[in-house]
Amino acid sequence: MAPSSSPSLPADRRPLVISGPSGVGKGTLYKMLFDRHPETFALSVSHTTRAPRPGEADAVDYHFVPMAAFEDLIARDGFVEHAKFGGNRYGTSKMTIEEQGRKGRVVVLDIEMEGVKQIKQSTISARYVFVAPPSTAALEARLRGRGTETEASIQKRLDQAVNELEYAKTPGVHDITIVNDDLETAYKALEDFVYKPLE
Ligand SMILES: Nc1ncnc2c1ncn2[C@@H]1O[C@H](COP(=O)(O)OP(=O)(O)OP(=O)(O)O)[C@@H](O)[C@H]1O
Repeated sequence: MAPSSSPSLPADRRPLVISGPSGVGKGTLYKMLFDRHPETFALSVSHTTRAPRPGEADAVDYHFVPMAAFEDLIARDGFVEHAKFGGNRYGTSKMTIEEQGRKGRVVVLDIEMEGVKQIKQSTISARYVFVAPPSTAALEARLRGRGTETEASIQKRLDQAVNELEYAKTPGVHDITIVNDDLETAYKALEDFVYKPLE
């Protein structure tokens, strides 16, 4: 097992694609990985056409770009995945993944189901982690407990969770499914997967 406080690169350096329903605890889990293995991982910063929210910084939270620039990048095949939500575009650029990989870190992508499908069709070789809730009731409780969503947004996320969970049943889509019930147990499963020796 890798020591918990020094840089410790996994044997398998491919990007990690982490997906799962909103509120399941993806962010909580990969932040633990970043905290316990400093200077080892880099979260992929997405591009978006939406305006920054107060406190958000360009190139940290997102690469904020105008619609024309985003569409130009699509035309030049610059994205590994992109999607449109509520009139705004979001995507992960190939350059972002390459730049972060060049820094010698393992790139972590936090993306939703449509993005996962697109990356699987791309030339990017990645590892796929699905985080599942112990139950729909627990997922709902987490979304409410986080206190970041309106009632309408909670409902939308729960509806989408049904699709995400259905897709995740497709054989071979993910390399591992982690049920995030007890947080430390789920974290251990993630860390063991990330650090397992090359096959
Ligand atoms: N194992 C767990 N048990 C109980 N609560 C948890 C657990 N894991 C995470 N949570 C809590 O659930 C809430 C949602 O977690 P988090 O924000 O990490 O989800 P997410 O999957 O990253 O969501 P989104 O896709 O919307 O960003 C947070 O309040 C977090 O503290």
